[in-house]
Amino acid sequence: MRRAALRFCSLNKGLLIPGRGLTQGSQNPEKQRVIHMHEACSPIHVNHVRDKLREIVGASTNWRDHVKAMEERKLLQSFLAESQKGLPPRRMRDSYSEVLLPLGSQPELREKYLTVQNTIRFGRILEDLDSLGVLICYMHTRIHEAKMSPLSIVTALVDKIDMQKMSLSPEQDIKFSGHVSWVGKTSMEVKMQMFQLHGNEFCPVLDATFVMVARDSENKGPAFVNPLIPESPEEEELFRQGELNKGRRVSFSAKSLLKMAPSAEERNTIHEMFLHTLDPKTVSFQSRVLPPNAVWMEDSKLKSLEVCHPQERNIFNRIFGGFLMRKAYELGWATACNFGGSRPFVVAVDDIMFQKPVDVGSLLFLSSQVCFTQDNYIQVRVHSEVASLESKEHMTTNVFHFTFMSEKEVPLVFPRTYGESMLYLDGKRHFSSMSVPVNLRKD
Ligand SMILES: CCCCCC(=O)SCCNC(=O)CCNC(=O)[C@H](O)C(C)(C)COP(=O)(O)OP(=O)(O)OC[C@H]1O[C@@H](n2cnc3c(N)ncnc32)[C@H](O)[C@@H]1OP(=O)(O)O
Repeated sequence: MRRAALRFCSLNKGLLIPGRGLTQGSQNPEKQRVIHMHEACSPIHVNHVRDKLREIVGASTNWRDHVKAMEERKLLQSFLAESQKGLPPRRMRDSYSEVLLPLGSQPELREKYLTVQNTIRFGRILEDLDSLGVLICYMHTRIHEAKMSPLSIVTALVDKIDMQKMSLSPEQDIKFSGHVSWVGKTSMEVKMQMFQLHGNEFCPVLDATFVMVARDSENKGPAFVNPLIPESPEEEELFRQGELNKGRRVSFSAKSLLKMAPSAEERNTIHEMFLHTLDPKTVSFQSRVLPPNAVWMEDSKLKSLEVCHPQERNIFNRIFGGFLMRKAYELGWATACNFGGSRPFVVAVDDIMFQKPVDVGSLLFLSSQVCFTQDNYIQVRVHSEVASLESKEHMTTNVFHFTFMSEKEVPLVFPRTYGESMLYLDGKRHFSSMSVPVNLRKD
């Protein structure tokens, strides 16, 4: 059997899952860890993930039945726990799941994932990660005696996605794996990895951390999730990391430029940039000129509009987080491409907050701009807001941050207004928080 010979190679982070025959080769994290696949459970085919989710929540297949399906979900309310203590603790291995995207062995899948440069559409990968993240949370919160879950699990945050490879082949199998790595009262952190087949080894190509939130059967209020018990020093470390991540998110958000003035150093940066744009021929704060090899931030903007059709709905009849990410990513990619003048590669995604659900039928307005650049790197921010067909009122639903790497050095981007200066500093903060992709392998 072909699968029996496959191995995971160079795993940076691994989960010890003795019950499922996965072993780590070394205590030394610098040394390669090898997970032997022959004893592991079969991965789920990527096309079955959403079907499985539909089964778990009892979603309607036909849009016209969605009201009835939601009515049925109301009956599950009685299965919800009144406190977290009332729920059995779970281990990391309980939620561990694998998904196979067999691009190599099933060429008919390729079309959906293909870019014109014969690489993989990253937006599609975002969709798959989103669905897997939700499935993993349903594994963690599974009630064995109930067929359907009373929980509505939604994506609250894409904390971080780090790429370890610039472009992926559409002709080799891909595998995703992941598990819950930390839980709060109603939220769960999920760590996922993506691997691509290289020879007969699955090599890591991406690390992702998402935060999912459990809501009640009707997705109207919060719901408790099972506690998580780490079983080994590695798992304790992951759990501790999850706790630190929560603290880091709170502190990042508390220092947000929407709440606090920039630091002295940041103010200095902005003032220096301002001075750089003053026309030396006039003694005026008003006449501004672009320095050489620079672009005004407002000139980097691209916008798009999506009509949110029922096809893109998730099991709770809201628009799929994965769809929103794909659309935002593709606009962000086009913005970086337009700005840098060459093909950009995504190297990091971070801090995508899903602030508000997007209803089916909404108009989704996406607005993307370059907010910071350095050498070959382009930091892009995509802002999304919705308006219903009836009302013209716009509401922000998400802000996306993408870091791209261009094939050649890119121009500097200059803010003209105070608001743009804040976007610049926010982009710089996001760029600095990225773990530098020094290990990116150029194909
Ligand atoms: C396939 C099935 C569906 C697929 C998934 C999707 O497509 S979902 C579609 C895309 N996503 C969405 O539509 C979600 C839209 N956003 C929302 O509905 C809401 O913002 C939310 C439910 C996520 C959070 O709402 P509130 O902040 O009012 O909720 P509440 O204050 O009760 O917090 C609930 C828990 O979430 C945590 N929490 C809230 N926002 C968070 C964030 N940005 N980052 C980390 N954690 C966060 C809180 O700490 C708390 O955890 P603790 O209690 O542990 O302390």
